[in-house]
Amino acid sequence: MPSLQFLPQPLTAAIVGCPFSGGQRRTGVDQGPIRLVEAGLVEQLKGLGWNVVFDGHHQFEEYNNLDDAPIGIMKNPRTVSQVNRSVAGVVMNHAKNGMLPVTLGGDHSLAMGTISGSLAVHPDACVIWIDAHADINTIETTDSGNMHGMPLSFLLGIGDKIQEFDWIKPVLKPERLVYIGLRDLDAGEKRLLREHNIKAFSMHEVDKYGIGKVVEMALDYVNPKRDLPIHLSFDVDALDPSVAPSTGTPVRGGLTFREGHYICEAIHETGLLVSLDLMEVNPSLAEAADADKTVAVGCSLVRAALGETLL
Ligand SMILES: NC(=[NH2+])NCCC[C@H](N)C(=O)O
Ligand SMILES: [Mn+2]
Ligand SMILES: [Mn+2]
Repeated sequence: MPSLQFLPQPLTAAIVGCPFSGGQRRTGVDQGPIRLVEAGLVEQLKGLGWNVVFDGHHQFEEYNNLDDAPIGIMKNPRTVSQVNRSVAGVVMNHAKNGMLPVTLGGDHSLAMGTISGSLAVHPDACVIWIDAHADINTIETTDSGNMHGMPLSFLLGIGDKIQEFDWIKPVLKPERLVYIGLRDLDAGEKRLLREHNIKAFSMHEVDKYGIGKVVEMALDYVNPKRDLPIHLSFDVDALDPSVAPSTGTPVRGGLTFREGHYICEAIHETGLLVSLDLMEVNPSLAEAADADKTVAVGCSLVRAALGETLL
């Protein structure tokens, strides 16, 4: 079994299944975690030598009937806030107990919760965000009002403060965040990345340097001494739609199957991973075969991040 520096042996992963879709408008992304678990993810991780704790998907029922008028143009803000507050608590407890939380989305607004929870226990952790999108819109910059495009602004403390989200502390410093895979940013997001000096490796850099060099440069930036814990947030839409077709906001020109897996393998090799998100698998958006393919690639990314090797 690989050794992970920040986690006690025997290594234990806690699966946090989050069937939540309120951060965007397409139904079905709530089925992502259910399908990933049905595909055998728990057994697969056990097969890699992990102890795995999974006691069912979270239900979030108590937040279904909130009176939830838009704030600005943000949709479902109170539901997104309360669901994430509860996810933050769950992730924090798992991390406190020395486990590696693996959060299965669900839409990417869930990173408000996972990163809040993870950084409450590992305050100096860096965040590696793999995505076609920057997910850093604020209430001022969002065009869609979909909160899955906004989690990082809350975690960074950027933008107007919104009382409904005041439980979220600005736990993430811009210099502890790095992106890989970007290719579809809103104009306001490009401005925010520049203003806050946030490091990003878009698909242009992946093409230019190759994925090996890009991951090395990304780690050199957020984790130069290779001594800080890592939270990896992987949006499956970072992959090319030919590899992961069943997702809500696909963008052509994405990471290949191997590039996506290489990122996960390389981060595993650092021994610094403390928590992982796999988000935006939406099995209802494609032909059955394409949905199966997306679920399978989701499982294999998680396995790669948790130590599966090719040899
Ligand atoms: N997690 C995602 N898939 N985010 C897509 C966000 C797309 C767009 N930038 C928006 O804010 O609506
Ligand atoms: Mn995305
Ligand atoms: Mn995303």
